[in-house]
Amino acid sequence: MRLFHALRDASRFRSVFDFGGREVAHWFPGHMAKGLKQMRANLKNVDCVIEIHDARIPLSGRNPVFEDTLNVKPHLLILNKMDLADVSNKQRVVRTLQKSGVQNVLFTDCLKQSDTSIKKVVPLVMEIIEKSMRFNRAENTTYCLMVIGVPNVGKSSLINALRRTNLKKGRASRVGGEPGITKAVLTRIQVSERPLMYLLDTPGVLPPRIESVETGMKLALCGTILDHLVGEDIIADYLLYSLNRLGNFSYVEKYSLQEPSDDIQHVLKRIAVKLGKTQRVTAITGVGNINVTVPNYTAAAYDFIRAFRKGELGQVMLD
Ligand SMILES: Nc1nc2c(ncn2[C@@H]2O[C@H](COP(=O)(O)OP(=O)(O)OP(=O)(O)O)[C@@H](O)[C@H]2O)c(=O)[nH]1
Repeated sequence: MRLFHALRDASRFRSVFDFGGREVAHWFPGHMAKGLKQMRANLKNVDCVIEIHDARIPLSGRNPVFEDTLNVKPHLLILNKMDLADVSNKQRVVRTLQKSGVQNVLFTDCLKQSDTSIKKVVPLVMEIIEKSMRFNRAENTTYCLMVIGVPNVGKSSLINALRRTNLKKGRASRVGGEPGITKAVLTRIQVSERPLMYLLDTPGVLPPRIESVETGMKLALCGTILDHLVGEDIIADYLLYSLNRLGNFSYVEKYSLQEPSDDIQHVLKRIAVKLGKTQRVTAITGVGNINVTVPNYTAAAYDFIRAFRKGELGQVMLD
């Protein structure tokens, strides 16, 4: 990162982000009550709940409903997308989670074909279930799991990765329901042969917990809340603020800036020019109309956010 490390703690960057009095109330309009009811109904068949969350925000945005309602079962928290996260301080994250009662944590990358972390899931789940005595289902040698989490954290990818890794099979296919029980309740897919392990085939989508505007912004940055509900412009500004705060100046080289900047308009302008995202507009002046080229700030903001989500701006830890 050239000389920019020297600027890491320079006071030229914002130390707090101005959210401009934004309200988070409408950022997650989902009607989740039905899904939750279904999850609760299915719980009796479940030996272990796998909760999946984004490794870049391990301490914020998880749904508290899990702690209150679903926490009656053995539980594994998978922090996914570790390829995008700065996990150099994994121990801090694990310790903080343990203090809040989350005992079993695993970091994964569901997209990497040969990721060893996915191989650890089934043995770890077995260990967790055995430690908890499997409640009153000790005679049963078939295991059933449920995957839950807020949107877009990789629930479906995890299911597919488990099948790919353990069964050498591709896309998830359904297995038949059991007699006498409605298909909706017991449609399961196999994820392991030995031990025989199934997953309820519909991952439980929970609304995230948006306890503050800052949490909302982190969730938005990670793609958990629809961009347009929050606004691409402010997400891009929060991204710039976060990168500067973390001393991650990879955007400078990527977009050919002279130096790091905390001014989003300036950065977006550079991005627009670099990527050719400019528009010709007609300006009306006192001496006639003239055509001018202006940066397309929205397109630039979108590219900046997309680059971050693809990991092109380096690994980050937002919590
Ligand atoms: N970089 C990276 N991307 C991932 C990983 N796992 C999933 N993704 C991507 O994240 C996006 C969401 O993945 P899904 O598996 O659809 O997530 P989901 O939780 O099932 O999403 P919803 O059904 O919307 O709740 C997709 O673009 C995946 O390719 C990972 O470990 N690393």
